[in-house]
Amino acid sequence: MSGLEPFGARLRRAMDERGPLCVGIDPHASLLAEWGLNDDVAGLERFSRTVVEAVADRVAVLKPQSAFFERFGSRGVAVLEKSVAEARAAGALVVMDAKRGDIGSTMAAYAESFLHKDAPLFSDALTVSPYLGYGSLSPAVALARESGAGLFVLALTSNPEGGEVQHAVRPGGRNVGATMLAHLAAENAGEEPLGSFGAVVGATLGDLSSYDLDINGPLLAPGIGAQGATPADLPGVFGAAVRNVVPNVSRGVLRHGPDVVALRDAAERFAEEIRHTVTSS
Ligand SMILES: O=C(O)c1cc(=O)[nH]c(=O)n1[C@@H]1O[C@H](COP(=O)(O)O)[C@@H](O)[C@H]1O
Repeated sequence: MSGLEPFGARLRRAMDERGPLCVGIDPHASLLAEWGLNDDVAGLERFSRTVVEAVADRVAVLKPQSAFFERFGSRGVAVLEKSVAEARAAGALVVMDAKRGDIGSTMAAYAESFLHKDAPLFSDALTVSPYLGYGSLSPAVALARESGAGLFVLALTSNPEGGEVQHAVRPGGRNVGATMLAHLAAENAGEEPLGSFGAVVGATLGDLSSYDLDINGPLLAPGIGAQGATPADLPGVFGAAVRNVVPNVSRGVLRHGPDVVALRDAAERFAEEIRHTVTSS
């Protein structure tokens, strides 16, 4: 199978050209209501199409949250397929936020669903959970390499509950989150200009200088906006690794809809703040 250029290289170029902002497509029922849309498939489709129209030709990454589409069954998933195709056609990279994770043989099927180049839901990258053991992700790593896709592996998540798993200390003294970062650094070793295997590290977590964030791969940083972090927090959280950070904003942008111009302006304000803090750090 001849794949695309590796995700890390495509992402680095998109970040250089468009800035690193990732806008989430999270059609919460409450947002559909705020936008004056019904909580049904037509409302979902209108919401998703509007976000794509507003920002897919200008931000580096769009991240649809699969859960909000799956809520509507097969017709919701059909909307998701269409949104992925439209976003990619407009030049955005799509990170499918489905947070899959299972035993290896089942993980292989999840990988086929999102990372095989002919899959209806093929995405440039997929969020995955390593909490069945990092090695359980091997089939997804292998298929991503073949397709030129990437993964974002949950390492240190933005939610306050994540610590009970991720801060657990392993024999030898390294905690679980740091162990995931070390696996990713090994995965990305020698890749230029950037590896394709990223970590999810919340922007809400405060000073992370005790972690080695230098994984030669992207760091997807959710938590800006609705969860309380701001672009100004990024250098303090990520230190020198800030240049590899892909900050995600979902509700912080989406609450400005349904007006396309207002959505676009909101994304541009976040993008500008991020550009400013990253380049001046
Ligand atoms: O993988 C993610 O994207 C993710 C990881 C994490 O640690 N925290 C987190 O909030 N997310 C996702 O990022 C988005 C954050 O949305 P907002 O809080 O509305 O900006 C949601 O789609 C979450 O599912």
